[in-house]
Amino acid sequence: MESGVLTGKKVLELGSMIAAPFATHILQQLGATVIKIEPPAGETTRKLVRGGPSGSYLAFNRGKKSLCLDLQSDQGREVFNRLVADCDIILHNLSPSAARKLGATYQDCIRLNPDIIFCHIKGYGEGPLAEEVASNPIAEAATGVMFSNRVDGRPSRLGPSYHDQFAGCYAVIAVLSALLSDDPAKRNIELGLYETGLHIAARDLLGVQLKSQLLGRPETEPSAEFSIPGYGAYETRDGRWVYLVMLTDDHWRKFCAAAGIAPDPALAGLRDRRRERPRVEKLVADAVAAHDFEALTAKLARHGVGFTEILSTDRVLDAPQAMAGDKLSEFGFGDYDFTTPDFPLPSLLRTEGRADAPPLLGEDTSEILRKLGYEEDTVQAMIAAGAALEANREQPLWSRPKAQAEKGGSE
Ligand SMILES: CC(C)(COP(=O)(O)OP(=O)(O)OC[C@H]1O[C@@H](n2cnc3c(N)ncnc32)[C@H](O)[C@@H]1OP(=O)(O)O)[C@@H](O)C(=O)NCCC(=O)NCCSC(=O)C(=O)O
Repeated sequence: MESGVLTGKKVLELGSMIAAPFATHILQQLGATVIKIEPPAGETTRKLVRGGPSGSYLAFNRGKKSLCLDLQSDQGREVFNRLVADCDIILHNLSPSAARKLGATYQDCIRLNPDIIFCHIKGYGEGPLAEEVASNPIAEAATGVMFSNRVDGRPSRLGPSYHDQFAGCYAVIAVLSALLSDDPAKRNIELGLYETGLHIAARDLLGVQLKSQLLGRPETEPSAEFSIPGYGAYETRDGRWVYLVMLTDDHWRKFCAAAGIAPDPALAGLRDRRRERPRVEKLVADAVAAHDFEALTAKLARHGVGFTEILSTDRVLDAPQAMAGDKLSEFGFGDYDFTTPDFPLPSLLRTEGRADAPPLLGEDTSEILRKLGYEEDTVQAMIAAGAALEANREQPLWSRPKAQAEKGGSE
């Protein structure tokens, strides 16, 4: 038996990149069956690393079924309409113009299925930009985050696509709300990356209002939490980096005791340490640099100081804390094996198929078409006409680095 609160729910995804695929990934982890409808060329993240799937594809498409369908063909559209009529939830992040062109607007979908939960993650919600496309860094740039995050003076994106992923989480909250509600209006969900970014930025947007009123100028320095002296990255003598929990006066006192810094009443309070920021930063940096990593962290642990080593991504999953409990799944894709973090609430995770791999492009095309009631010769005719595509299992997934390719082996 499958477990998970969404077991039995059928979800259609027309997703690209992260926002919609991440939302349906969470729905899948909660037990739903997700059919990912992809254009003939495949979803964008299938081709981002040496012509093949990227980490985004591998991480957020596990356990989904792939139906490769040309929605710009009449036959493809007919299949899509049947699926819409038969599913519980449709979720996509097409541009508004593509949604209209492909018959994937709310009006299109409720005509076919009056009970459907419809969720469209767009660049922008209601407003003058509602028709525009957008991406994660656009949402960062338009909501203040990027202006504050500078690398060598140049506004820079954060790195991970947090805004896409937050939008995916908000979409899941909206879908679950719709499932809990009898109100049909709750089944028409439209969410913008921009509006997602606005909500995430609320802390900084209120912080600047507070300081403008308090100080009489629009202070745009990092917020109070981020400007706490000693709350940063410091390098040990043997070239490793630590980050300390340094939020309160008690944290400071414990750190000083651990690192051998003599207590100084002039630095006891946060306001004192802020005033003396350069001195505090030097004290902390020197104390950390005077220790090898293992010696320092043993002392920090003994004195109850919160800290972590700042890890490169290739080391993260080796940590005992990551490996403890039920947090990771393993799967194979192509010739490679992967370990991936799961949705972080094990009690809500589906059990059956939890470690399923992501699908090849069109891996489930024929099976889905047959289940929809198409006869075998119709299925083959659709494939021959290019309205639907099946997986090509012979085609290598990635073009390999020359040295590896010369050693031989296939995907
Ligand atoms: C992601 C986008 C910027 C991508 O823009 P576009 O490349 O212009 O995508 P579109 O959605 O318009 O789709 C591109 C074309 O594919 C066509 N299309 C799509 N699916 C199909 C299928 N199954 N069959 C046939 N054709 C298809 C669609 O009609 C369009 O063709 P034509 O109609 O012929 O043009 C936009 O979709 C968007 O703003 N989405 C909402 C916000 C979002 O999620 N952004 C995340 C970006 S990634 C990101 O933030 C990050 O990684 O960082």
